[in-house]
Order: sequence, then C-alpha cells, then structure tokens
Amino acid sequence: MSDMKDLKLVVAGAGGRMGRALIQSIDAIPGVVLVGAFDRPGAASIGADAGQLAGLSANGVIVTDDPGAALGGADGVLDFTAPEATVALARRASTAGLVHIIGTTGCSDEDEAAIRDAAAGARIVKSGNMSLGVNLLAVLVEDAARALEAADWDIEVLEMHHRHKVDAPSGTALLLGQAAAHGRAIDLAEKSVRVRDGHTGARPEGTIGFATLRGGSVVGEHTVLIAGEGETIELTHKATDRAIFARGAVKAALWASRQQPGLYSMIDVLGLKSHN
Ligand SMILES: NC(=O)C1=CN([C@@H]2O[C@H](COP(=O)(O)OP(=O)(O)OC[C@H]3O[C@@H](n4cnc5c(N)ncnc54)[C@H](OP(=O)(O)O)[C@@H]3O)[C@@H](O)[C@H]2O)C=CC1
Ligand SMILES: O=C(O)C1=N[C@H](C(=O)O)C[C@H](O)C1
Repeated sequence: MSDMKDLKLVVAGAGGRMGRALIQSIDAIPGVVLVGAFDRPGAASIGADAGQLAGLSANGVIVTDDPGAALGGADGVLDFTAPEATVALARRASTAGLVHIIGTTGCSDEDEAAIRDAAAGARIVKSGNMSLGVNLLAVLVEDAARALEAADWDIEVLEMHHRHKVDAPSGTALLLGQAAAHGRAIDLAEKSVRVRDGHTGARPEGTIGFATLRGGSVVGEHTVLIAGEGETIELTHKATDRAIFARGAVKAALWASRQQPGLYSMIDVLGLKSHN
C-alpha cells in the first residue's frame, strides 16, 4: 500500500531489461511508488500494464510513449535507456526540478556536458554501476593504484557482458579505470588503451588497458588486474541479478530527494570514501 509521502517515481525504458527490474524494485522497497512508465515510441511495451510487464500483479500504470504525460506529478525518474533519450530527459528533469537517476552508459563527452548543465535544476545521480559491490570495488582499486607504483605494476580492466550490450568498454569498466587513474593522479583519457590489434609494440608504462568480452546472458563481470613482476592481483565483481542495480537506483532516488540540485555519484549516495 502506498503512503502520501512516498516518493513518486517514473521508469523510463520500462520494457527494457533494467526497466522491468526497476518496476520490481519500486514495488518491493518501502517509501517509493510507481506513478508512471514510458518507453520508446513504437516499443512493444506501449499500452501494457507496468506491473504485468515486470511479472507482478497489474498496478494500473500504463506504459506510454509520452514522457511528459508519464512525468506529470512525479518526484523523480529512473533512467536506464540510451544516451540520446537520457540527455533529453535530463533537460526535462532540470526544468521540472526532478530527481533523475541515470544508469545509461555509452554517453559521449557532449552528452556528459549536457547532463552537467541539467544538474543546475535537477538532482541527478549518475553512475556506470549502481551496485554497492562495484562502488566499494572502485574505492579498493583507487587505493591499490595509489599504493602500487606505475613503474612496477600494470593495470588492465577486463569486462564481460551479455550479447545484447551495445556499448564498450562498459560504464563500469570506465568507472573502475577512472578510479585507478585517480589513485595514480593521471588523466584516464590520456593514458587509456582501449584497443590492441596487430603489432602493437611493448606496453607503454603507466597506461590503463581495457579488454571487452561479449556473449550469452552474462549480467556483468569486471576484473581489475594489477600485474607486477612475478605476481598479479585480481579484483573482481560478478553481477548475477539486475536487482542489484535496480535497488541501488531506488536508494539513489530516495537519497537525491533530500539533496540540493546537482550532479552526484553512487559513491556520494553510499557514503563511500574516495580520496579525490
Ligand atoms: N548503471 C548501471 O548500474 C547499469 C546500467 N545499465 C545501462 O542501462 C542501459 C539500458 O540497459 P538494458 O536495460 O540492458 O537495455 P534494454 O535495451 O533492454 O533497455 C533499454 C530500454 O530503453 C528504451 N529506450 C530507448 N530509447 C528510448 C527513448 N528515446 N525513450 C524511451 N525509452 C527508450 C528501449 O526501447 P527499445 O528496446 O524499443 O529501443 C528499451 O526499452 C544501458 O546503457 C546499460 O549499459 C544496465 C544495467 C546496470
Ligand atoms: O548493459 C548492461 O547490462 C550493464 N551495463 C552497465 C555497464 O555498462 O557497466 C552496468 C552493468 O555491468 C550491466
């Protein structure tokens, strides 16, 4: 049963893998209520009952292709869609002063700039991974990278995801690479090696490499390898259920509803300590 004070949430991309997981988490977590759901025009989910779409009982929230209609009267929106949709939604959230939780990955530098601008009016939490485990791992990676000198220790980020994923490296791989770069006080954009093919030459010292695997139904696996002479450290996270991301997004919405407009991360939401 919902309470008058429940945070009123809308799910964007309701028919997607994460959209359905978000509807389930909103149903399961006290203090939030689903008041709207929308998807891309033409999507198979349009017209469906959002509860039934997520494998729950009917809840009377009908999936629309009109974001404006879905957002009417809402406090916030959970958005795991695609970069173009997310930028447009951030602008709407800014105008309406909404909470906007962004899980979408694969955003360009221009998209990131537009989202930063939108945070003047919206309370945005954006992260390549909303799980507690990955954000804790990021803190550990930052500490390890700080402690282990680049001259002796090489950092590589390996990820695997399901065959449907459209962006690479994953948002999580980039988040972990960024944590390592913070630890080493270097600029990731200058030091990252995203592709290797052919006669590449020896590994340049101090770079952070990325490797991407795709296949099957893997929810998300990430390993940061820190390789030295005669020993390798592996820091790994394996996701087996999308509920970890969805629960994190709902927690982020509740947290953001108590903040001023701005752009926040899951490290902020979880109160984890980053040294940068
Ligand atoms: N940060 C995190 O913790 C996590 C992030 N993700 C990220 O979330 C995103 C979605 O992942 P996933 O759920 O697996 O992908 P899906 O393709 O299953 O879902 C995306 C949904 O968004 C919809 N969509 C696309 N464009 C629009 C639009 N303009 N307006 C409204 N809806 C739109 C899609 O519709 P249609 O299919 O018809 O195009 C689809 O329903 C990805 O970027 C992924 O990397 C995923 C898991 C965790
Ligand atoms: O697309 C996915 O599925 C996932 N995307 C996020 C990413 O790009 O890291 C998070 C998670 O790994 C699942």
